[in-house]
Amino acid sequence: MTYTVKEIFLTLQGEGGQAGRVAVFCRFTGCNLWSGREQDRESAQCRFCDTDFVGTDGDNGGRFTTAAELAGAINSLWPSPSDTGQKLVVFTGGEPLLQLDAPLIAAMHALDFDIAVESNGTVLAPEGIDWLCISPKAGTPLLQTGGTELKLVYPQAGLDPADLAQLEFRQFWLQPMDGPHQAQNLQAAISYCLAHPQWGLSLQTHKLTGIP
Ligand SMILES: C[S@@+](CC[C@H](N)C(=O)[O-])C[C@H]1O[C@@H](n2cnc3c(N)ncnc32)[C@H](O)[C@@H]1O
Ligand SMILES: Nc1nc2[nH]cc(C(=O)O)c2c(=O)[nH]1
Ligand code: SF4
Ligand SMILES: [Mg+2]
Repeated sequence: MTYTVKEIFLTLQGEGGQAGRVAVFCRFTGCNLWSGREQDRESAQCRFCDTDFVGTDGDNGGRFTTAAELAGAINSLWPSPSDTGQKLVVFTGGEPLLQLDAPLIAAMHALDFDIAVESNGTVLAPEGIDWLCISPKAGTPLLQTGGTELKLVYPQAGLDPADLAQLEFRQFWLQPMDGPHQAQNLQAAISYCLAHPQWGLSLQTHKLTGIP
């Protein structure tokens, strides 16, 4: 199949339980919860998105007609010498599970990459993902109810962390919602974690440090 990619870049994972790790990010184009157009934001199922996932015009973006071609583009960004450090790719978007498939998973593993995914949980994940981060969105069907980490953007009206705390994840994170109320959201997330120690605080450290 053809993969449509907004951008591919080397950075540090900014969020969740792998924050600080070097990773190649592959951001797929498109999402099932928002068109990505500002005029559609208020009528979208997910209205707080902080990301441009429209088109193929970002760094190293484009259309890739085979898994091998996309895997090669990702691998080319891993720093050489590649014999030091476990290679890591983070598939995100947009919604990466609309495009990530078995051939691409196999191609990345063949190049010795660990595969991490950032997903909204409305699409079932394929086999073979090494680190699955699910970030549920209020009012949408959560189909993927297990994984490595659950990262809840907080607060979201209609989505209480207590209703997610029994799901099959190894780590539970609250990530303050960025936007006009970021400072209040940060304080609310800290307060919730202090009272409910199953939850930890995930800061978007790439925004704090000014890296992509
Ligand atoms: C842009 S999304 C792409 C992956 C997938 N569509 C998802 O929602 O999980 C990447 C991560 O950023 C989070 N995110 C998006 N907008 C945010 C915001 N305004 N504040 C904090 N986190 C946000 C998402 O919840 C998700 O964990
Ligand atoms: N550095 C960095 N870390 C991230 N973790 C999740 C991101 C995403 O947009 O999915 C992201 C991102 O865009 N940049
Ligand atoms: S589901 Fe993810 S990519 Fe889609 S609009 Fe929401 S935060 Fe953005
Ligand atoms: Mg981001």
